[in-house]
Amino acid sequence: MTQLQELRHAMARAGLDAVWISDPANVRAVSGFSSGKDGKVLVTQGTATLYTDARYTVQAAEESPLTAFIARPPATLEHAAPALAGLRVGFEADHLTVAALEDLRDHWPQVTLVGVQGLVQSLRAVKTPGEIQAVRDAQALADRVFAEVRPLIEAGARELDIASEIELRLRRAGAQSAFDLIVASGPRGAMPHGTASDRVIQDGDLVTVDMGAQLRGYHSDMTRTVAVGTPGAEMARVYRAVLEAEEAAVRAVKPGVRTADLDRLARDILTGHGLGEAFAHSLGHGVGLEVHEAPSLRGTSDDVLQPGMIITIEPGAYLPGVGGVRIEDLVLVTEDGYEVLSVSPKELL
Ligand SMILES: CSCC[C@H](N)C(=O)N[C@@H](C)C(=O)N[C@@H](C)C(=O)O
Repeated sequence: MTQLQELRHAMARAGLDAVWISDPANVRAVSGFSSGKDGKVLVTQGTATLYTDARYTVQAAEESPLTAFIARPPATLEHAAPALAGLRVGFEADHLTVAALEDLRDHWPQVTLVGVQGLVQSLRAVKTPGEIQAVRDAQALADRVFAEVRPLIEAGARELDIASEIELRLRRAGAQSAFDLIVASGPRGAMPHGTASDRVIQDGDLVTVDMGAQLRGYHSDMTRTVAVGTPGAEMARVYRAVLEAEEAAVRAVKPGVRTADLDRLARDILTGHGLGEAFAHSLGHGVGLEVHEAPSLRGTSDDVLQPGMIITIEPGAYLPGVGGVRIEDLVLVTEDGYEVLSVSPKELL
């Protein structure tokens, strides 16, 4: 079944006659149009229309099998209005601004607008073979770049030097960084999202590098924490504890497992090492057209692993004023277990 067919089933289950898609990643997923932020898609049970403007006439025709209507708002909304009169139309409540919703109300007075959340996102959680290959390629590039840059992570280098080397190499390969690079050394490692600063790396530091490639629209995500020289005994102990939690959680990945249980498994191991409070975020997330997408590996999540999902497993421990460790692998859920897509070494020393 195509993603469009699956979406129509999901619309029917939600009691919707149509859905107005405005989230850029969802626009791309449903239409194939790669400039999702400048497009919208209207899906009914019988039609699917891509709305974008004249900057993208050629690109839309090349990339999308959908009928394109080239115009800017409000002409786009006026075009859609007659076919929608009397229908229940879903809009993406977790994306549409209040002003954009007012526009829909003004131009579609005979439509019943219904806010929906996660309708397309839940379909994106299980990847097609083509999507799996795209993420695989993005991760292979990230692994290659990390191997090239690893020798540069040494005393005297600035975090920014490491980040810019990674970015440059990704760019040269036709990709780009999936997000603001995290390079957090020494005490800055206590910030889970410590983006690269001008701090000079010192002998004995642990350095957390969280990086991803965005290639053909798909992302990868991986974290390694490496030692420069010999780390102190306490941070070496923290590293071993995080690695134990990470490897145990990866080994537990298989279809049917509740993601909340995976989070619990890793958290319990860290708690056993006295680091439960130091694990300040969820165990992981899905990766695809966005760096963070379904499923969520949070303790409160109801998500269940299915073959074809691509997830991160990334426990961490953060000690303010001291430092931090995060180890993150990108993992494909297979029919009978898992495949780790990230291959960069995890030895600390
Ligand atoms: C701003 S994108 C950063 C990507 C990074 N690799 C990452 O996923 N970090 C996690 C600690 C994270 O942000 N987790 C989220 C899902 C959370 O726990 O809320």
